[in-house]
Amino acid sequence: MKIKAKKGFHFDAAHCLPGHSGKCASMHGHTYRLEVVVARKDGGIIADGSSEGMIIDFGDLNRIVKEEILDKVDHQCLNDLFDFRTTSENLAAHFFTILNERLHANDIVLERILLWESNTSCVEVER
Ligand SMILES: Nc1nc2c(c(=O)[nH]1)N=C([C@H](O)[C@H](O)COP(=O)(O)OP(=O)(O)OP(=O)(O)O)CN2
Ligand SMILES: [Zn+2]
Repeated sequence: MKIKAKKGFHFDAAHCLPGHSGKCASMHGHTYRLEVVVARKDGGIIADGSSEGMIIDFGDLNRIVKEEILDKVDHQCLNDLFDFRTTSENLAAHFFTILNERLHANDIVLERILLWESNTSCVEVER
């Protein structure tokens, strides 16, 4: 058995896709939903202490995602922050890399993230 935990987050941001043949070339905004799926390196759960029975305390996961991603992108223009084209694919891959490094140091494996640009459009990055 391998057990995983998932937590969802939101942030609001503006962006545009220069050179896009459709409406996305113009500046516009999204309320992005970010979903983060994690497991422990040993595939199990913490055996004792304050976090007994947990993969990671959701409060700790919340703090890490906030520090590493949300505080940097919420209510920002993504094109001002990143030198890559701000597609959901590029954003999700970038967020995966950042979060993976931080969680790895805490004995956590980042299994998957999903970045929802709208209610109908989502990109998934798996390890
Ligand atoms: N593969 C991708 N396609 C598109 C991206 C992207 O990041 N990856 N981005 C855009 C634009 O940012 C646009 O804002 C989103 O387009 P779309 O999903 O078509 O937005 P709508 O709200 O109009 O879609 P509905 O079908 O009405 O939900 C474009 N493509
Ligand atoms: Zn967009």
